Amino acid sequence: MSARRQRTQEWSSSADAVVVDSLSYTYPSPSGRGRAARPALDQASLTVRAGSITGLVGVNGAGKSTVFKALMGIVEPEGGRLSILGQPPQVARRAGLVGYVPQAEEIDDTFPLTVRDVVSMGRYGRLGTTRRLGRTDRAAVDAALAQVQLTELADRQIGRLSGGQRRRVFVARSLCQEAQVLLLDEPFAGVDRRSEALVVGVLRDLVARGGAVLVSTHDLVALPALADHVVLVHHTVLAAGPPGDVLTAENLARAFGGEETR
Ligand SMILES: Nc1ncnc2c1ncn2[C@@H]1O[C@H](COP(=O)(O)OP(=O)(O)OP(=O)(O)O)[C@@H](O)[C@H]1O
Repeated sequence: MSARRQRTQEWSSSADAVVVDSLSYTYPSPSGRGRAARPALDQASLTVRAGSITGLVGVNGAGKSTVFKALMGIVEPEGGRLSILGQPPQVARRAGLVGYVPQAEEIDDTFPLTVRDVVSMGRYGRLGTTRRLGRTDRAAVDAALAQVQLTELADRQIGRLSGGQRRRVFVARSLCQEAQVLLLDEPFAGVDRRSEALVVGVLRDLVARGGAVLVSTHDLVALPALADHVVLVHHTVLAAGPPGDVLTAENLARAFGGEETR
């Protein structure tokens, strides 16, 4: 597939792209014995529609990252049902249908990889064991780098990038994977407005083609412009729907009024 076609790929699905139904998870206790006193998530349910950006919002420790980790198989849910594009998450992940941009602190930037190396990983699911990129793969990598405006930094080691540039590298990795569903955990934390606008433009382009995006953020001010739907989380889902319906004073007091939980 050419770089040109990659940019214009469309998906026709109109169903719920991601379903999280009654998800519960409690981390191991800090002592290493048993489970923590409080579940990170207790019966949390939400959906992400194809063709839309859904914002996941809540205080530090509300359980947002845990939603992503359950969808990515990093934690094993204790209860509930998850599906991505109508399939069990592990099947969708294996098929390369899901791109994940983890929180900044989970990215190991000491690894001696260049920007191009990391973005190329988005193609690995399509390659044989040699992991040798063909012409189509290289074109997809170039197109993704151009989309996040990192072409000029392609040969730089990721440890020598700013936080915002590093986030864009991981967005590009998901783009060249041609993932239909993007999961982004706080992609805008510590990112300047220009980088943020660039990434939002890329996300808008993806959902305009029928993709689906779940993105966690702390930025309530930017949220109505970013998200078509909002899910307010505090260890469970407090409210979900269009920003105007969800971001009410009452809901925000319930989600943000209490103590931070870590
Ligand atoms: N690896 C871990 N071990 C033990 N407890 C954890 C671990 N990761 C998260 N927790 C706890 O689980 C709860 C939910 O955490 P989670 O990281 O999902 O929240 P979050 O909403 O993503 O927070 P933030 O906005 O700070 O990223 C918190 O109480 C947190 O302390």
